[in-house]
Order: sequence, then structure tokens, then C-alpha cells
Amino acid sequence: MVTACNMSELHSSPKFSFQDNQSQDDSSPLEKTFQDKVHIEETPKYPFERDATPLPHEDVEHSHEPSHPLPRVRSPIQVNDYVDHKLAEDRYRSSAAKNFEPISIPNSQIPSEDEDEDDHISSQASTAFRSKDNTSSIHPLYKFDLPSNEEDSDDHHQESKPSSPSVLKTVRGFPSSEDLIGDPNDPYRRTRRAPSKSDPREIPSQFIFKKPDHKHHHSSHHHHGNHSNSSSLSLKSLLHSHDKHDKSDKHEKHHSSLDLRRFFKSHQKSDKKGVSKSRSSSNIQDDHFGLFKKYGKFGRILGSGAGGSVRIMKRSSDGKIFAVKEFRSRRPSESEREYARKVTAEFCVGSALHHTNIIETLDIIEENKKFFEVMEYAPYDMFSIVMSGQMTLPEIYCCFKQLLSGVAYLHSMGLAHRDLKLDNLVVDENCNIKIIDFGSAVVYKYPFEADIVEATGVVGSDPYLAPETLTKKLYDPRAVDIWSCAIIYCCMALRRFPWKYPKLSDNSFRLFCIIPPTKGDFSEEEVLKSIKDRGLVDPGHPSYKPPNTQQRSEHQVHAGGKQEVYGPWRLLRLLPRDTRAAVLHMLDLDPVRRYDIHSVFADDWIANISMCHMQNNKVIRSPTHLHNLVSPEGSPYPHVKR
Ligand SMILES: Nc1ncnc2c1ncn2[C@@H]1O[C@H](COP(=O)(O)OP(=O)(O)OP(=O)(O)O)[C@@H](O)[C@H]1O
Repeated sequence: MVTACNMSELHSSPKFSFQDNQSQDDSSPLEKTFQDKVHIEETPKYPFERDATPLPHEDVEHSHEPSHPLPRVRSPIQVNDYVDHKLAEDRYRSSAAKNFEPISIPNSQIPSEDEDEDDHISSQASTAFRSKDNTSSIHPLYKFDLPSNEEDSDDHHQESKPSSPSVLKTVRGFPSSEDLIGDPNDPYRRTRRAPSKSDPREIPSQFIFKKPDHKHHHSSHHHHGNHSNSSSLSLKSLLHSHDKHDKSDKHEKHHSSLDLRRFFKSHQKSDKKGVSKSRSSSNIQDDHFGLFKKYGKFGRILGSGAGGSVRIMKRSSDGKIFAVKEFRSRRPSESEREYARKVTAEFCVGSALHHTNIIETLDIIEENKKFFEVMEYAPYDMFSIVMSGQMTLPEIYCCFKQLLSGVAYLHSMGLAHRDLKLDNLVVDENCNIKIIDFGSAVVYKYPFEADIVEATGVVGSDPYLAPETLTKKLYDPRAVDIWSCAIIYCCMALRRFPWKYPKLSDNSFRLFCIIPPTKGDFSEEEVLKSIKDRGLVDPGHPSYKPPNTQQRSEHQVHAGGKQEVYGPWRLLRLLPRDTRAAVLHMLDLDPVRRYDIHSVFADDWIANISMCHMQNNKVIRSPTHLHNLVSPEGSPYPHVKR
């Protein structure tokens, strides 16, 4: 069966083509030598004054060297529709998150508040904590507690968020939100179109496709860039399946990526013991002659998760290496069409994206009722690099900005990833960070449309989850990506997760949420109640009750008699001072107030990061740092510094 995706609609839209030169230069062939391609930028925009220093950072106050490993986070959480507390609790208990060591700041390392204000807080971040009597200087995070006309109701919160009213500066490299909105009077807008026909008899004959005949069709594939072939699955129909607002088409709604991921999750165990692991690679090659002929022999497994397993393939004709994802098998409960649709959704999204910081998705092949997605291979991975403990600050900043560049491109294309995490970032030989795994991606905006299509479902990985995914039936998936990026940054800088799970029942997260008692007029109980009532965070276990003052003092005694540090400062103080303002705004509990990608790029710290990038097919390396390239365990690629 040929499963081709009609990408022409997306590609032909000038408003959806990314304007950055980088996007054209993403070839980075592995066979080229590094020296041929590398060009060191002569005049850095923002040279660092000091030599790069390994973690722990010199300019991080009271740096807390972690003693526990940062575990990989594999399976995205998928909960149907709205949050089911019991399921979420079970999920939490059984998740890998219980092995994490969230950041816990010893009381002995807590600076006094005067010390905080005088010495440590960056100018922007400090305004969040200095307010005592003046409400205008209270950080937005806490403003909801005040009687205010700006108060949003939950209903309002769930309405479509206007696209980026907070664009602060024109951000070089991607179109502004205004560019993406399109003409509100466009007669072809999704909202103005007639609902699609649900009765099969009303469908014009040219749109009726024959059922695939698998008996006579053992091997087929789809080439990237050749989208005009017979199309049993168009991107249009795929995107339509993500449209939760189209109530007229329940069938389409059923085939969302949410289902895909939830399905993966519930079968993860059997997948792990599945075909690719239990059989020798020679058997697999016998079964997949077409794939083998085109992309060479299977090599070692690079990783496996809920969606399937990823292997290396090496083509003998030119020695080129590919990463090939063998999607999980079809479930007995799924029809072949349903399965094909779910599996190819990831391919369709991936193959529509072309940017230095996004993995290039090259091909999809179906053989023996199995699907193989062929991707560019990136030999290093961010998780191993971070855990090597050798990243320098400029290197971390470069990686973070590259991640943000990929996210900016993705958002400019009307897509959101929803499962951004260290494990979904790989690195090529030219030190380009690449986002992988589009199995949870959703369309948040259609070409030429103004409306934002909100996402639904608890999708993501525990410590990277934005709190609203647990509390809101509908949420803006872009805001979720921004939150996850900030968590990734914290992981890179601290080699720890800030918390296991964004719920008030998680002590680290609860402490992050509450206002420092000495800095405002509100008790901890009031603050927690307010954020809970507004649906900004999940209270967690039903038996949880916010501690009263008495309980807090008991806790203090128990914790050594020292005062607890509350609020975002608890986390921010561990981070380099220049970075705190951006992190604070990216981790705003309120997704409406949270920085969007434009505001992130407008932040002084981010704007001034000297970043390695591609230009006219050449690697432009920042002079401020080298990259530690570490490949996952078992890889023949040695640890190199470039
Ligand atoms: N193009 C690639 N180059 C190198 N390694 C890759 C590539 N794609 C995937 N991998 C490796 O394979 C692992 C699994 O890939 P992927 O995340 O796509 O699978 P998944 O089944 O969707 O996982 P999850 O359950 O986390 O969503 C990754 O964590 C990464 O280590």
C-alpha cells in the first residue's frame, strides 16, 4: 500500500515557509569531514568574557551538585480526554519518575532574603520577589490573587488565545504571529467551509479510494519530496483528524494523534518484547528485502519506546547511515487502515519539516504489514551529553537556543511537538541539535486561519509536563512546548529535574508554586487555593491539604529549623543569573501569561546567545565554546570535543 502524504498545501503556503536561510542548508552529510565544513565565526555577536567552565557553574549561587542520575524518560503520558485523577496517580506511581531525584535545596544553602535581593537576583527576575505593598510590582504569577479586572475566568482561559499579542521585538528568522493569522474574510477558512460529508454515498467518486490489496503488494515506499503519487492519506485529512473542533466528523476525531499515543502507551510492554528485539537481524532482513535493498543492512538498536524501535541502517553503496524507526505492530483491535493512518501521521508531520534543528524524515516503507520510517541519523544524544557532566555554560546556552530555534520553526509551521524532552533531542556531527519524535505533534493552526486549535489530553513525559495538561481539558500546545523547553534547560544546567510531576502533591513543585510568605500579603494556604481554583495546577492526591502555618513551622523544625525558600526563586537561584528572567516567564503557571516563542527570543539573554548554526551548507561555529559530543552507551562513536 502506498501511503503518500500530500504536502503541497503546506509547502505552497508562503506564510508557512520558514524564512531563515538555515532551513535550506540542512544537508550536513555525515561523510563530509568536519574540517571541510566548519567555519569559525570571526566576530561573535556576544563573546563570553571568560573561558568556558564546566558545571557546576561558577556564577551559579549555591550550586547544588546532584548526586543522583537523571533517568531517561520514555513513555509519554496519554490519558483520554480530561484528567482522570486515579489514572494519573497510578501513572505517577508506576512511572519512571519515581526514580528521579528532583532538586532539593538544603536549607543550609539558602541565602537570606536580603542577600537574595542585594546580590543574586537579575534585574528582571528580582521584580518578581521584591513586592511587598505595591501590587503593580507583583509578578504576574501571583497577580491572580488580587482583586483585578484582568482576572480570567476558566472559560476565558479555554478560549482560543489570540496569537502572540506579546511580541516584543521582531524576531529574526521566523514569521511573526500576525503573518500567520491570514485574512479573517478568506472564504476558504476552515470555519467558513461547509462541514465534511459524513454519509459515504455523498462523497464524490474521485475521493473514493480502493481498499489496499496487501496480497499483491508486499513492498511499497514513499519518497520524500514526491508527494503527488497516489495518495491514500493526505496531510489534509491527517490534519483534519486533529481538529477537535469539527464535531461533524466523529470518525476523524477518533483518529487523532492522542489515540495513537495512548495506544502506544498501553501496549508498551509487549512492544518492548516485540519483533525487533526477539528476532535476529538476519531474519528481519529476510522479511524486508525492499527496505534492505534501498537502505542497507540493519545495525544496532538506537532506542525504543512506545512508538516502536529505532535502528541503524547502513547502505553499502555509499556507506551512508540512516536511523530507521520500525513502528510498533498493529493491534488486533485496529483496522489496517486505522493503523496505517496512525503510523503515517508521524511521518507526515516529520516529512513536512525542513530545518537544521529538526531531524530530516526521508522515507516511509511498508513491508509485511510493518511500517519503517527512514530518518537522517544523528550519532549523539542530548541525554548522554548532559549526563557526561562536561557541558560548559556557553555550550548549554547554544544547545538551548538551537532547541528554541527548532521550536520556533515548528510553531511557525502551525505545529506543536508536545513531547519535548532530553530524550527527544539528538545531535549530529556538526553539533546541530535535532528534535525527533513527532508522534505526539498536533496542528494548532491551519494555513490562512486565525483560530488556534487547542489540544487535549495528558500528552508528554512526567517531569517535562506543563501543569495545564493535567488541569485543562483544552490547552494551547505551544505553551506546553515552551514549558518543556524551560525544563530541558533546567535539566541541562542542573542535571536534575526540578520536580517529578507538576502537581501540588509533589513537594518540589508545590514549593515552586507558592509565594514566599514574607513577600506578600497572602498565606500559603490562600495562594495554593487560588492557583488550584483557577485550574492552574493539579492538587494531586485527593487527601492533600495545603499545610497551615502550624504545619509549616513543624516542617521547618523537621527540616532543621531553617526557613524554607518558596516560589520560583527556589529554582531560579540555582541558575545563572542572566537566565532567570527567561526561565521565570517560560515557567509561568498561567499558560496565557507564559512567554510565547517570540517573547523567548526577545529576551536579552536568549537574543545574545552565540549559537552554532548552518549557513549556506557550512557549519558556522561559535567561538565561545566547544561541544562535547557523547553518544549513547554501546555506540562505537567515541566521545569527542568539537
Ligand atoms: N534520527 C535518529 N538518530 C539517532 N537516534 C535516534 C533517531 N531517532 C530516534 N533515535 C533514538 O531512538 C530513541 C527512540 O526514538 P523515538 O523517541 O522516536 O521513539 P518512541 O517510540 O516514539 O519513543 P517515546 O516512547 O519516548 O515516545 C530516541 O530516544 C533516540 O535515542
